[in-house]
Amino acid sequence: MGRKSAKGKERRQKRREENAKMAASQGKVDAANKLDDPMAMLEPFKKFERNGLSLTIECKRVTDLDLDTIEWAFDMTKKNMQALYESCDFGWKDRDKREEMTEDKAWYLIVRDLEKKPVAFIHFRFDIEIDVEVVYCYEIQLIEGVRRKGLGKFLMQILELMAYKTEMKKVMMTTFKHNTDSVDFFRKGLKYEVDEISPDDPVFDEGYCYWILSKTIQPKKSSSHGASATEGNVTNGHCHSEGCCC
Ligand SMILES: CC(=O)SCCNC(=O)CCNC(=O)[C@H](O)C(C)(C)COP(=O)(O)OP(=O)(O)OC[C@H]1O[C@@H](n2cnc3c(N)ncnc32)[C@H](O)[C@@H]1OP(=O)(O)O
Repeated sequence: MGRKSAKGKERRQKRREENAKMAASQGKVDAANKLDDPMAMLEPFKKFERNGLSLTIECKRVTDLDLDTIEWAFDMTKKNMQALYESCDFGWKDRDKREEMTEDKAWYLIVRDLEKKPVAFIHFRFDIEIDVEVVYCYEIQLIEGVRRKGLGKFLMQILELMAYKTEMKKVMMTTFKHNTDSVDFFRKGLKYEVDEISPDDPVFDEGYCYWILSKTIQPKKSSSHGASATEGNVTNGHCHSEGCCC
């Protein structure tokens, strides 16, 4: 009996700890989602002036984006991705993608040229992924004319910095294995690794057409600042955070 009740106590204690951990993770995600502008902490990253490009970057909730920009983002995603979706069992449905891109939880980085025309975007979310608080990159899409000039890497650096500032543990994304540009970009260019939750079947490797990739974000030395932290570890579009890809 004595032993039995000791075990029960241990289990209750473990459950309490797990619940407390989950509540802390959810608290961080909620705090991040309440920010007015997650890029307010990253002023130097609001401009990209390199390799002949002169661009501005803003961060908005999908609910604050104008309909033209949402439609542009959907059209470009469809143009770039439909064939890739259709060449595996995912398939492509306009309605599903539109719904995913406009769910209230969606945040966007929108990149515009000097005439204010959009040229690239990231759709991301602050979320819990199997008990872990993460920044999940749902979509990164650039028009052809601005590719291979370091812009994609710069935008992912912004996500990594936002993850660091809001105390998310990872930046994650899903990519098709047959999207070689994307695989080379994330795995070779940015050193993302296959995440432990990526479905894996060593016997039938061809069974899954996608990977879930991630990069762990090293936590702040002191974690008492919360999502509103504004400490100055960013200068001239470069950050000095340990976990970032800069
Ligand atoms: C989660 C998802 O959204 S998956 C879908 C990803 N999106 C797409 O496939 C849409 C179409 N493609 C694109 O929008 C862009 O090509 C992206 C986002 C994949 C890459 O963005 P870019 O700005 O072109 O990449 P960037 O110039 O920052 O490249 C950084 C590094 O990644 C690697 N890389 C990027 N693109 C490629 C490529 N096509 N082939 C090989 N390596 C590449 C290189 O190492 C590169 O460094 P280098 O140019 O010094 O050699």
